[in-house]
Amino acid sequence: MVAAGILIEHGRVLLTQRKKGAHLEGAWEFPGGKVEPSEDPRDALVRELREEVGIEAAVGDVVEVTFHRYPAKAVLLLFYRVERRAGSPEPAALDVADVRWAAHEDLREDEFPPADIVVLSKVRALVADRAG
Ligand SMILES: Nc1nc2c([nH]c(=O)n2[C@@H]2O[C@H](COP(=O)(O)OP(=O)(O)OP(=O)(O)O)[C@@H](O)[C@H]2O)c(=O)[nH]1
Repeated sequence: MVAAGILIEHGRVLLTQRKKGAHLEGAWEFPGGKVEPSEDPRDALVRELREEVGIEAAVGDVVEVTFHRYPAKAVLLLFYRVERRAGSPEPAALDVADVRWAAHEDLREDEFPPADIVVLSKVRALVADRAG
């Protein structure tokens, strides 16, 4: 099981780029990672966001749940809304290749892992909603 976060600020969503040598190297995705056995997925997401981009996050509602079979592995992905807690550092590329904030017109399907396509239209709508 994998937990990933949808963090929207000022009409843009936070994306992270997968490191060289990782599964789906170079793809842009929503920050997050694997849930450990018996770990609460929300706690896993807080932990991963701290490790990968150095932010302190509050985890909200589930936006999407999806199962995807890659040639090498199968993943169950839980996408949650997240917000940065007051006083949290700005996101930085601590354990990812890069970070960026994307506007809804920048969310191109061919840059994302295939498992993320189902959530992209929901994220576009959420980002557009916050843009005005
Ligand atoms: N964080 C994140 N992972 C995603 C997304 N979409 C998607 O298919 N994944 C997949 O979910 C898994 C995330 O786990 P991870 O980041 O801890 O994976 P990893 O490469 O260290 O895995 P490994 O230890 O099996 O090689 C990866 O296989 C990744 O390709 C997404 O939007 N965010």
